[in-house]
Amino acid sequence: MAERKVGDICGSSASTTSDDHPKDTLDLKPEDGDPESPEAQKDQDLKSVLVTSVLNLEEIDVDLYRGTHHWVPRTQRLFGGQIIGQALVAAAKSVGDNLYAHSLHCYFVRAGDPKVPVLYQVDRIRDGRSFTVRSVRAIQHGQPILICQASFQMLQPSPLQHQFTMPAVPPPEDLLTAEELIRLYLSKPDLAEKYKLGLNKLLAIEVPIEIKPVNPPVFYKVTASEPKNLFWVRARGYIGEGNMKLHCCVAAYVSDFALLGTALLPYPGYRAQFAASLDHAMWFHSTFRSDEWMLYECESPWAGGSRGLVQGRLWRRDGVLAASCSQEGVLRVKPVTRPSKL
Ligand SMILES: CC(=O)CC(=O)SCCNC(=O)CCNC(=O)[C@H](O)C(C)(C)COP(=O)(O)OP(=O)(O)OC[C@H]1O[C@@H](n2cnc3c(N)ncnc32)[C@H](O)[C@@H]1OP(=O)(O)O
Repeated sequence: MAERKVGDICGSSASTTSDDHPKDTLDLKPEDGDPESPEAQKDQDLKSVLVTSVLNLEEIDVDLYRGTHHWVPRTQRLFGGQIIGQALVAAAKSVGDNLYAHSLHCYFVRAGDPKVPVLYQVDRIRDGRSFTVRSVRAIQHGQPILICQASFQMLQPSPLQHQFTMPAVPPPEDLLTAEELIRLYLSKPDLAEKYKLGLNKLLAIEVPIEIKPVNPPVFYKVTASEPKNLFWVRARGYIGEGNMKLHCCVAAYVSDFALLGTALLPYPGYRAQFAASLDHAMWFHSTFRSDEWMLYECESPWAGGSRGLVQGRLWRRDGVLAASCSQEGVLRVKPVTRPSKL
């Protein structure tokens, strides 16, 4: 069994040792086996959401795919992470299994319309000896909403390997999920009625991602903090070993969730009037499982000119850096008006 050193670029299998030769395509169908088995049932639980719907594109023609939506933010703009994840799925479809997603760069050029599907047009830019590049346009109403370039590399180990050290934080088992925190706040007898509606709306959102904030916010008691945030994150449900490209697509979906908000943390006196991701870049460093808890370390080194720059690092529980991302977003804010105490 070929031992894959940690730190290899996203490979064809999510395990760190693998000598299998999985199929050439981005296989999203549940693995073969007994469909009634507990494993297959667990498998179906997630694949009915992120894998069999959001990241399972319909092939319309060669290099042309169609994606649908599962969850749409209250802004009624398509969630950027969905468009990135679907674009990477489309790009990966024409890339052999001996090549691994190592980076993507994209611009969000128009808001996505949740009322119509998204078409993904893939352009096979170059198939090099080690690197293969695909360009993808996400299209709605005949216009691009996202332009994305993704690069894939053949496995090429190297003696040059280093990474930062993962922050020391409590394990996810010691923390509450976002839903559990909201229920805890809703259980407070002195919670004002006006807050209950907002918290119940948050509870009703069916985001296919589980989150455990390391430093949970005290709802509605906003205080200024450094533009840094840490939370444990994983895709809801079960994906399994599967194809590493699939885990990269799920990580791309996850990476855009709650990232831009990091830039707002130092400004409790303001709320976003218009906030949207402008671009998003991502680098995949090592094998990982997007359906297992990973630590998402977010920070914003800069904000200005109605924009904020945010960066994220996704860490495996064993301290290996799995992926990094950077994003700039437009942030138009207005002062928070609080009822006077007089
Ligand atoms: C935070 C998340 O939720 C993360 C996400 O997933 S966001 C989803 C992914 N990202 C996107 O959808 C962004 C897609 N890109 C775009 O929509 C456009 O490129 C863009 C809006 C960013 C810029 O386009 P543009 O034509 O230059 O628009 P712009 O002049 O900036 O105006 C954009 C909006 O800001 C408003 N606006 C402009 N100036 C403003 C100001 N000074 N104060 C407040 N609002 C202002 C405009 O009224 C407009 O609002 P509507 O769309 O409701 O009309």
